[in-house]
Amino acid sequence: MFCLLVFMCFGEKFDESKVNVVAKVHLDLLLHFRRFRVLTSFPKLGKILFRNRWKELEKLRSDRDKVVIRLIKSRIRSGNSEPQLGSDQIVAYVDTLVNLRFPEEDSDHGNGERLTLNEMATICSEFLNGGTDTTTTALQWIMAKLVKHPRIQSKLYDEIVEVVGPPPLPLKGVKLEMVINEEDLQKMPYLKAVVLEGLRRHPPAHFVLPHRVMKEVEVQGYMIPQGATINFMVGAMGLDPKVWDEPMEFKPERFLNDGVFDVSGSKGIKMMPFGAGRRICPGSDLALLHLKYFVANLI
Ligand code: HEM
Repeated sequence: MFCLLVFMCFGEKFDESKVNVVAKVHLDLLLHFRRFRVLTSFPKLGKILFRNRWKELEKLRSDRDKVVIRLIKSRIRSGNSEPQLGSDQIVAYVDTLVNLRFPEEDSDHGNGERLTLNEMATICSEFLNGGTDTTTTALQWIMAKLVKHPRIQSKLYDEIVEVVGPPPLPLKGVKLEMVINEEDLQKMPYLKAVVLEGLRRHPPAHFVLPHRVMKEVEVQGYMIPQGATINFMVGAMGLDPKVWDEPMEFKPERFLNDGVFDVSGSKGIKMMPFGAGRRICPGSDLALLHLKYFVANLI
């Protein structure tokens, strides 16, 4: 998954050793994340009290930025980040950042100003971090559920075979090359239902990112003051018996009876594995595509 996201981010297929370098600098930061959280509580005092921890964080960030900025510069030098009209060249995520200009109404930046290399590095890292663990955790849960429920697995297998035909018989010394592609996935409603049921029953994120209340608001008799930090019980929402029939059961069929289920929550929120509203996960469509692709090919 990380290899795939690195490819989407920088538009190039790197060899394993290069991908491992990118993975290492990200993992180093993620593994120490909890220890650095205290630095955000009292930033000014923390800089004095936790001097060594600050230095450690700065070192890890600068190591990560060096690696990512090198890749960004190499993409810019190759000329491939320039938009080329009429060409079928891959547009990498970083190309969209390189070509981004701040609009006039942005008060923090000059009109037409570009992102700095450090800003681009942070946004690329957010893309790599946001899309790896979440999708692989969901994939592992869905595959575990399919192992536990052979009836559902067979039903899914039958749907796949109906769309792409049976897999070729294994022959000694011949590599099986069958791959289910993106267009085929659109013709598999049960596959989508299996993925949605996996996200309902086991959302990879049990909470969203912390949100800040912009205006004082009353919710069911509770006054939430402006500036408060709030969060949502994503994990519990998908298991609410008032909303879901037999919530602990893994039943993909519930998503077939519901017409087209809107996972963004714009028509009402029954679950929110990707959050909801303005801060909803920007990678939700990509995540659903990756999950359907990997589940179908593994089955
Ligand atoms: C099954 C897979 C995924 C799940 C369950 C998931 C879930 C979430 C959730 C719950 C949030 C917080 C939303 C909020 O605060 O309201 C979020 C934010 C985010 N996600 Fe995902 N995500 C997934 C895949 C991805 C992918 C594939 C990408 C990109 C490649 C991605 C990029 C991001 C980013 C950049 C944010 C931060 C958005 C912001 O700060 O406003 N996610 N995701």
